[in-house]
Amino acid sequence: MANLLIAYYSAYGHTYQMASAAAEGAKSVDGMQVKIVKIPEFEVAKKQMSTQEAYVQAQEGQKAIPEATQEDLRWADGIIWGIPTRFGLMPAQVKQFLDAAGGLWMNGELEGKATAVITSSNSIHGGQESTALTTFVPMMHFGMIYVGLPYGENPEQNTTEGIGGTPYAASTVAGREDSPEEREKKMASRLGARVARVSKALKGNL
Ligand SMILES: Cc1cc2nc3c(=O)[nH]c(=O)nc-3n(C[C@H](O)[C@H](O)[C@H](O)COP(=O)(O)O)c2cc1C
Repeated sequence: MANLLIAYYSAYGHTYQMASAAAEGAKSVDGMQVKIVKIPEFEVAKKQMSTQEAYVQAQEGQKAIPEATQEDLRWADGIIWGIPTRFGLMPAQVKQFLDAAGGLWMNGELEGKATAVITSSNSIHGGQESTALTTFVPMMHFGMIYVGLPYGENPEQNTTEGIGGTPYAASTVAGREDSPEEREKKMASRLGARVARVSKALKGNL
């Protein structure tokens, strides 16, 4: 038995849908307990965005998802982060949540746990890879084992079409009207299953 946490932030719902697809994939692995949680929104952002219908609707759709806590990170044997791109990097909301986990870092409590990233950007070249690769940095500080999205399991990413999917993260191009589309969700689901398998294999062995 192993525990997989999917912790995401999603202003407009795309990352949430990808995180949900990853949860489905993870649940397909025997003996996994899977929990999906949202990284808390800033009060100031709630106020600023309250006039944006797309934001308000997307938040309504995530109302039932519990907010992520430090205790969730302790509980997890593996963690998938859902992180939309902001200026090619993670949003401040996610950075703040990671900063607040400084105590866990200091005590080495995340060391040896599997981790992976799901991301989303409006445009194809808007920063999917840079968001994943820069998130790799704090994951190394935490001592986590970064899990990628190999081509062998994800032939969909070997394409010249404007869809997500990189070796570093499952992803969606949110600027497309049909985002996330089936191939993107399939890749997120496979990443969920892969991190679940790695979490199980690592548990108690590092
Ligand atoms: C402040 C801000 C900065 C953004 N920066 C980028 C960017 O650098 N590249 C890009 O393609 N999209 C950018 N976007 C678009 C977001 O990546 C997009 O809204 C997000 O992926 C949608 O995911 P969500 O529905 O889960 O919030 C930005 C959006 C905001 C609000």
